[in-house]
Amino acid sequence: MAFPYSLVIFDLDGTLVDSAADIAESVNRTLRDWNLPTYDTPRITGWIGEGSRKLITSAFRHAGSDADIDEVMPGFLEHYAETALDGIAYEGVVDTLAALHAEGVKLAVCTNKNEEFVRPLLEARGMLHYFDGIVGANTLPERKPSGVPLRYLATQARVDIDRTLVVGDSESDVLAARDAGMDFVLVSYGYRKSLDLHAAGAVAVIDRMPDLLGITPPDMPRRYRSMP
Ligand SMILES: O=C(O)COP(=O)(O)O
Ligand SMILES: [Mg+2]
Repeated sequence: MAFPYSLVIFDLDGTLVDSAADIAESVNRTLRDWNLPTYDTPRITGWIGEGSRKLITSAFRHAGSDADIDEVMPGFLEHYAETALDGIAYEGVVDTLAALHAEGVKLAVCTNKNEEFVRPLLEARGMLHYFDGIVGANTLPERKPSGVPLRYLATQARVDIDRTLVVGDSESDVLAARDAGMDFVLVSYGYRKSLDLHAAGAVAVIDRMPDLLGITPPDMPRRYRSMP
C-alpha cells in the first residue's frame, strides 16, 4: 500500500539520532569550566527538547548557579560543536528514509537543535540527501512547541497540512503538531519527559522507525477528530 502522507517532517534528537550522550558531554564540559557539579546522561536527557539555551539554563540552575546564561552560551556552543557529530542513527532510520524517498514522499527535519549543527550531523550519518527542508531552533522567529516551523516546511514543500505527518519523541513535537493541525506519530524510544505516549492523540506509537512504513491513518480528517 502506498504511504498515506506526501510529506513527513521528522524531529532529530531522540527520533532520528541518539544524541543524548554527546549533548550530556557538552553540558558537563561547560559545567566543569564553571567549576560546577556534573550530571549523568539520564538526568541531562530530561532537559533536552526545547533548545540549547533552555538545556544549559536547566543544568546551571540545578547546579545552583545563577550565572548569566548569555555568558555561558558561547563556551557551551563550542563544546556542543565538538560533540555534535557523535550522535548515532537509531536502528532502521536510514533504511526507512530511503524507502519513503523511493516512494516519492517528501522528507524534512524540524528540530530545536541550532541549524548550524543539523546539516553536518545528517551528512555524517548519510541522511542529508533525503531531506528537502531543514528547520532548526534558530532558523525562524518561532520554534517548537510552536506550529510555525512545521507549517513553514509544508508550505515550502507545497504539501497540504492534511497530507503532512510529523514524527517525534517529545512534548514539543506533540504541541507543535497540534498547533499546526498535523497528524503525528510518536517514537517510544526517545527523550520524552511526562508525555503519556498513548494519550497524546498520535496516529501511531512506534518502537522502531521501520514500523512507520506500516501505519494506517485515521479515516477521518484531523479537523473532525476530537482532541485529547
Ligand atoms: O536540541 C533540543 O533541544 C531538541 O532537539 P529535537 O527538537 O531535535 O529533539
Ligand atoms: Mg526530540
